[in-house]
Amino acid sequence: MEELYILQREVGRGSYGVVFEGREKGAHGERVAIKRLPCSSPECIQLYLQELWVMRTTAQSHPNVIALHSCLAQTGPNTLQLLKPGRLPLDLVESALKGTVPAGQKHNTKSTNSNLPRSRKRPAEQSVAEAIPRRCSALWLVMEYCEGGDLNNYILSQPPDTERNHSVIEQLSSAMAFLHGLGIVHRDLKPDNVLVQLSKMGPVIKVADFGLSKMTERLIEGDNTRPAFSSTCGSDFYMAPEVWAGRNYTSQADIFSLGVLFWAVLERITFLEDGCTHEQLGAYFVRGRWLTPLGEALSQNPALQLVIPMKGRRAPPLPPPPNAAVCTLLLHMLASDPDARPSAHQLEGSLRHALRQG
Ligand SMILES: Nc1ncnc2c1ncn2[C@@H]1O[C@H](COP(=O)(O)OP(=O)(O)OP(=O)(O)O)[C@@H](O)[C@H]1O
Repeated sequence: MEELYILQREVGRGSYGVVFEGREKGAHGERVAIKRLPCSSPECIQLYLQELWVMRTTAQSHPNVIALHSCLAQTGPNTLQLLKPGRLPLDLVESALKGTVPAGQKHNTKSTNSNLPRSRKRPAEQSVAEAIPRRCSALWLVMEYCEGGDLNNYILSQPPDTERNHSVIEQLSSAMAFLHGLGIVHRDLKPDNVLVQLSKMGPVIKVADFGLSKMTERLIEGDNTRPAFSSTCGSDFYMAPEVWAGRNYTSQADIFSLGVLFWAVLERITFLEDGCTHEQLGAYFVRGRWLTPLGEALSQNPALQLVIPMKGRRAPPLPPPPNAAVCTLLLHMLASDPDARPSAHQLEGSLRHALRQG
């Protein structure tokens, strides 16, 4: 690590690993975020490999999708090996496929892959061992740094600003069209997974955290036969009705999550999760004193009429309500029927058009 990057400070911790701020070595070394992911169970290894796979696919080719600079495999207490593009640590792939963690994986052992002394290895074995890192105890993902934090922190730490909100949602719709165009379904879109870089021109939005994402065949525009998934995943307030209902769902579940996010950003709608002290962006349905996630409410009653802009219950400062064209588009994105929602590609055009309606 120290040959390539300098670790500077811890930025935060997620459910799986720790994120550090760092810098590339050299006089003009770029600021980077370095995420250390310990490989302690087959389940988490599978998530890391999915994340790595997607980040390698998107590489650095869209301004609103987080860019991966490199990935390193930790093969000893102080040994990191740069993974070549397209290469994965074989033992991690085995772990994810077999559902087991090889003995010794949970510890940073100094042992090599075989009990044989190096000199007794057959040449072919040796070359494979050198080409593919063995006994990988952690993956280190090096990506672009987002000094603005996540979308919750960014939006809620500043006074409402309609122009900025419009820019945020346009960038998100552009990222979604790009990802779905590549056949990537995110499956966990929410403000915590959207990071922000600060530039003189305003915020630059970066869709991140691809641990739950799935790669499918490229989605062809106009072809409604989208690959379907069944495992329930996502975050309560952002999950689509079909995911709540435990039915098969497609990439259109991402459009619903994006609809919740857009509505919350545009109207600055927030909620407090049990046990949390900080507000989070997210739209919901109000039942008496209870807030029900939109997807849950719609899964119970698909005919439920959402009211956009939202009425009452919110404290200032508030941005002005979205225009009628934007409200109609939000209602389409939040339709109970996934096929009634616009595709990511349609959304990009419709949003641009609706925002221009003044
Ligand atoms: N590229 C980045 N630049 C700046 N900060 C980052 C970057 N990536 C992650 N972070 C911050 O590091 C912290 C941990 O992020 P991480 O992605 O590991 O977990 P999370 O998304 O918060 O939680 P979980 O993984 O449980 O969903 C968060 O505060 C996140 O905003």
